[in-house]
Order: sequence, then structure tokens, then C-alpha cells
Amino acid sequence: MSKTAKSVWNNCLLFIKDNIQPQAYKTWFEPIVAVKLTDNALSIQVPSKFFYEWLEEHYVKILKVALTKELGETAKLVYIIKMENTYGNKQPFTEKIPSSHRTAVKSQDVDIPLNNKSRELKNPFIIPGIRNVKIESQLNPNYSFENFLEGDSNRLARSAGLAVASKPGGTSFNPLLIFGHVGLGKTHLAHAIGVDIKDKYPEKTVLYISAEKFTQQYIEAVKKNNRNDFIHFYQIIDVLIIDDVQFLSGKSGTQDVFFHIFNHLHQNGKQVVLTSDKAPVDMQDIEQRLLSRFKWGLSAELHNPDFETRVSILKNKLYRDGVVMPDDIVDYIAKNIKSNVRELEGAIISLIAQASFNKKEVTIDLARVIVEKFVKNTKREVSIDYIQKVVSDYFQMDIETLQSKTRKRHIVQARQLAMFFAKKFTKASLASIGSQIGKRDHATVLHACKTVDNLSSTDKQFRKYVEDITKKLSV
Ligand SMILES: Nc1ncnc2c1ncn2[C@@H]1O[C@H](COP(=O)(O)OP(=O)(O)OP(=O)(O)O)[C@@H](O)[C@H]1O
Repeated sequence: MSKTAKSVWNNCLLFIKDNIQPQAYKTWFEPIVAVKLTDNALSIQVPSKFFYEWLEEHYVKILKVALTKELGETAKLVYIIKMENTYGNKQPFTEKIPSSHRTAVKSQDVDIPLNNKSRELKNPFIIPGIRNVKIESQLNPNYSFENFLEGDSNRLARSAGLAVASKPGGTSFNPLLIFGHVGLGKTHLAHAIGVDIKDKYPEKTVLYISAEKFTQQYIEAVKKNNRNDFIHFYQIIDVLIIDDVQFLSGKSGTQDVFFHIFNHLHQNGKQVVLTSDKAPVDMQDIEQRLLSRFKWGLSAELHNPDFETRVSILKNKLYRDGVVMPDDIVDYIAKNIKSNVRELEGAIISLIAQASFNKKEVTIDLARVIVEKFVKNTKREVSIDYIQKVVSDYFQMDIETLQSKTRKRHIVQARQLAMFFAKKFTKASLASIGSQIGKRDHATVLHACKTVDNLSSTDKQFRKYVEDITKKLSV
């Protein structure tokens, strides 16, 4: 009996069904229709691009084995994607993509679509009806390359940013991941890339968004049953800039959708720029497949700026604000505030403000007072009360619950964390910490500190609590 598309596919299905979970089979294989068999190429129709990506990501191996069994070593699989008529285009249209040749996907873009009704669509990836939607780039024009002072600490990241801005999607820095500690200029640099691209290529659609907002939008889209619209919207962006991707940690639904958007953009030569407060290797609770994509391009770190760079940043800020300040004062501030650029700017703004409000001259003595106050102010904020508030907010409980006598595990852990941070960030004695956090004795506090230390090195989730809260307390 001669082979037909249907008979070959049915045999493949029998094999696949035996080898994967029933639910997965139902979801991902039952909707597929075998369409055509020419020589050794089987064409199957799938309901969406998302569907195709999913199959390629998760089931390409089993598909290959099944097909090779049926059609021999030279077997080929061709996906025909039936696009539904979202966004009001009258007819569904189809697109052909060969299996597992991701580099070939691009060249397939210009294939004449199978359905002649869709001939007017030059690029079927662009959804009709949304093309002319006005998309605000959300870029801050004040964050430009010009204002981003170069130094050893940021040279690699800045140069890579400039290269990406000159040729978005056309360099090997895709994605470009900029990472570094708080306040070192990640957001500034990410905006600068977008701003420069808009200057050079006004026709390109650039979008800056924080990972937090992206997540909120996604949750909203799921609630409103608009998941596909959400994906399609992001797939038409030419340059997607996502700030603070570490925020996606532990959010598997958002990671999943971002994975598909990322793949689509990357395959189509679109640029992705990401920022994070951690190197990919240190990111926790981010799926491996996403982490490995983060590493595809370039990860460039922003380090603490050295003294010279700090001085240039301060001088540039003063120049832009039209303020003249003696060099010894600028040097004094740059020498004493090293931790992050935001604090450096904060100190100089306080100094200018103090001088003008009190009609005082800017002197080194005034600078000394400000720097001291500045440093003290940040220290003063971390009281035991403040720590209890931060910890209880983090676990969404009130302070009374945190201090209560209960032995419920999550409450005990929250209390132990509060004790641990009180020990770490204040000069209070163990006894004083204990009495302020639920009237416990010093031995309980000591035990809490040890438990937190132990759990941080053995329990990934717990370590994340410690890191998150540390960050909140350090702001
Ligand atoms: N090299 C630089 N030249 C000029 N200004 C800088 C430089 N680096 C950082 N800044 C300034 O420091 C401030 C903090 O930078 P930014 O907000 O980009 O930091 P961040 O790394 O994104 O911080 P966070 O981790 O808190 O999000 C901004 O006002 C930015 O303009």
C-alpha cells in the first residue's frame, strides 16, 4: 500500500503517543493535521506560530525519530502555520517553515505564502491592523550616551551599547545583557542605546520596559484572555529593552511567554537589550532555557567607577546644571562616596540645594557636613523597627504576626530573618534585638542567626529571601 501524508503521520502519532505524557500528546499533537507528502517531506499544519515554536523547542527530537522510522534518514518535516485572523484581517493565512533549521527561518520569511489571499503580506510575522499602532518608546532622552561618562568601569558595556545602537540586531551582541550592582548606570545605558537607535533609525520601533511592568501587563493579558495579543504586540518590536530581568525570577508563566517573544525577535534579527543586577550565572529561579539565551550574546558588567570616573561624572552633572564648584570640593565628594553613582549625584544635589537655600557659599566644610549626613542618613534608616517592617512587608504579614508566639514555619522564618538582619545592620546587642522582636531572649536571636546562615547555604529559595531583603534594606 502506498504511503500517504495521513498514513505516515498516523504511524508517527502512534510512536509519539507511546513516548510522551497523555496530556502533552492531547495538547500538542492532536490538533495537528497532516497535509501533504512529497518525496520524503511531510507537511503538517499547526494552528499558530507559538505552537510551532513549542513543538520545535520541546518535541523536535521525538518528531525526528518518528519521521525517520517512517521515511528514512532523509525525511523532512515542514510546518504549515495557519494564522488565525486576529486583528481583523479577513482571511487566515499560512506560512511554511522547515523543521529545526532555525537559520533557515529567516530566508523562509520571504517565501511566497501558500495562500494567495495573503500575497499582499510581505512579512507574515507582522500582524495586519497593528502595524500602525502608535507605540510610545518609553525612553528618557536625558539618558543619552553623551551623558554617560566613560571610564574603565563601564568601557566594555558602553562600547557594546554603541555598537548595538549603530547596528541593532546586526551584531553578535544579541541579546546585550548589561549587569551590575545598584545605581551603577544600567538603566541609563539601556535608555541611551534606545535613544541613539531612535536618532539613527527613526523608523525602528523601540520599546523600553521594566521586567516588573512587563510581568504586570502579562498577568493582565491572561486575566483578560488576551495572551496571544500580548505576544503579538511584543513580536512586532524591533528593539526590545527589558530592565531588571532578575525580576522574572520565580515567575514561570512570564518567563515562558518572554521565552517565546525572545525567540521570535532573535530569529527575525531584532535586537534585545536586557539589564540585571546579577550575572546570568548567579540568577536564581530563571529557567535554564532562558538563561542560556541570555548568554547567547554579550554579558557586559558595570563595575564601581574609579576615582577619575567619579570626578568626571560629578563635573558633567555640575556643567549640565550650570553650577561652578571648586575642584577640591568635587574631589572630596568623589573620594568619599564610592558605592554608587546615584548616591554620588544625590550628595552633589544636596550640596547645591543646601548652599542655595541657606545662601551659603559652597565650601569644603559644608561638603564635609553633607557627606557625613548623607552617609549617616542612610545608616539611620536601618533601625530594628524598619527591619521588621521591611521583612513583614516582604512576606505580606503584619508586624504583630511576625512577633507572635506561633510556630508556623513561614512566620518563624520571617522572625528569624528579622533577627538576622537586625544583628547584621544595627549595633544592638542580641538581648536588645530579642526584646524588640517579639520579646525573645538572646539565645533565640543567636539561634536565628545561625539558622539563617545555614539555610542560606543549603536552600535556594531561602537564599533568595535573604538577597531580596538585603537589597531592600540597602536602598
Ligand atoms: N557613567 C555614568 N555617567 C553619568 N551618569 C551616570 C553614569 N552611571 C550612572 N549614572 C547616573 O547614576 C544614576 C543611577 O543610574 P541608573 O538608574 O541607570 O542605575 P541602575 O544600575 O539602573 O540602578 P538600579 O539597579 O537601582 O536600577 C542615574 O542618574 C545615572 O544617570
